[in-house]
Amino acid sequence: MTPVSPRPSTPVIRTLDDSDLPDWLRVMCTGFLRPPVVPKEEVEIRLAGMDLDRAQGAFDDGRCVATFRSFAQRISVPGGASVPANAVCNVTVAPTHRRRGLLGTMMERDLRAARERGDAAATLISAEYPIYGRYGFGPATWVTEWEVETARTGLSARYAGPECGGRVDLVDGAAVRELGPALHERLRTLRHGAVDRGERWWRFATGDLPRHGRTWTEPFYAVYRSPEGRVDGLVAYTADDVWEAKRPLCSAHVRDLVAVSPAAERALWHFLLTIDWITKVTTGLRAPDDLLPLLLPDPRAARVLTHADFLWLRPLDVPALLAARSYACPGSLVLEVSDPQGLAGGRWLLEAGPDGASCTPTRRPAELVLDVGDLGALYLGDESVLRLAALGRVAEESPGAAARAEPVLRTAARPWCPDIF
Ligand SMILES: CC(=O)SCCNC(=O)CCNC(=O)[C@H](O)C(C)(C)COP(=O)(O)OP(=O)(O)OC[C@H]1O[C@@H](n2cnc3c(N)ncnc32)[C@H](O)[C@@H]1OP(=O)(O)O
Repeated sequence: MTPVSPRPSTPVIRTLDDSDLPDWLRVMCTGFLRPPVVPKEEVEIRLAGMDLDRAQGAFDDGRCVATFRSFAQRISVPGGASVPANAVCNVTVAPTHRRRGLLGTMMERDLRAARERGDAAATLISAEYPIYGRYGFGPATWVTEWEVETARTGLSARYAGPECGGRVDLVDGAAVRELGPALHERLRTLRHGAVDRGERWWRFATGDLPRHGRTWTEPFYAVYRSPEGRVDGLVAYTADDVWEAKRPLCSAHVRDLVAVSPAAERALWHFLLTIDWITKVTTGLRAPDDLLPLLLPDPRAARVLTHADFLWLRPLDVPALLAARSYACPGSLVLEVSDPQGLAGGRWLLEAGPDGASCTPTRRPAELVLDVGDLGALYLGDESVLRLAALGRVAEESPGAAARAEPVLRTAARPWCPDIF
């Protein structure tokens, strides 16, 4: 064992080299309450997917006591474009070293580097709501999970094929790795808030790479092909095998359902909800405006299990972000963004239209004044300016500015990020 100094010392924060990884992963697993002994094979797998220059650790007496990592990501924005983002993950501080400012220091360093690199925003999935607002992040997407009682839906097993057109086929993991990436990229041009999935994502999702501390259960996979033969949908689900008094009481759990047309969505949900023996289907984390409940003759068959904030977004380059998205209603707005961390503040003129937008520094008087985190919540069109103004979080410097901004910034479909990272 490394000798330990009897007095508390100030941990040193630095980036990693290969040899730090076993210790670093032990602390991360401890923070996430997973088994802290990480097999060598897992260390190798992690190492192959990590940019060590973007991984930080805090070391006290040579032992790792905190972890933090970021990686390059692309996030889709309203209108179908994508912007470069700094995705933050693996944030843990050992229970022995909490509330001494370690997270704050690592976050500060990482956000500055991302700003210098030219990332438009930082993103993360927040473990707990109160952690990240102080660093300029705002909740930008929400998710809903339903549990559907199949006997109540009013769907009949017979109508799936002919009614939807196209066909549903069972496939294996190798087919998912082949067909999934292009399908998911099509989803990202249709749904804002979706982050890119690299090759490793698909390998983990199909059991081709193991995940430490989790037992792998091979899911069932099915794809939907349109009448023209295009793969427009994909679902991965598991099922349990529960019986009571000779009656099946089995549940299916959706791990991933990607569909790029309403027909594909309808066909895949119909397929899942009419599988023999399955009495309940849990949907996984969907967009809050998912079609699912309204696809059912009886929408009350779908009960909400979870409704919560999901992806948090921290603007780093306001003009690049605002110019990258589209706006359903034309309008011009002068926004003053305050940023206590000094990364993205300023006064900007947004001139927005359905075909594009410009966002430039201006000396015109501000119409709306807001904090950078609230801009993060508004950016993907999910939060309401009027709501934030009512809460006193957006200040109206020009009468009626919040009402004018509302139809400009909101989007008809809600953003959705299906992925945890
Ligand atoms: C993107 C992701 O990876 S999400 C995963 C986040 N990790 C976890 O939830 C694992 C368990 N928790 C932890 O490891 C730690 O408690 C962390 C990482 C959340 C916080 O680390 P710390 O080093 O204790 O944070 P730090 O000391 O820098 O705190 C900064 C401020 O945030 C506050 N804060 C930190 N964590 C929390 C929390 N969970 N709830 C409320 N406030 C919090 C602190 O009170 C402090 O406030 P102050 O500046 O007003 O005093």
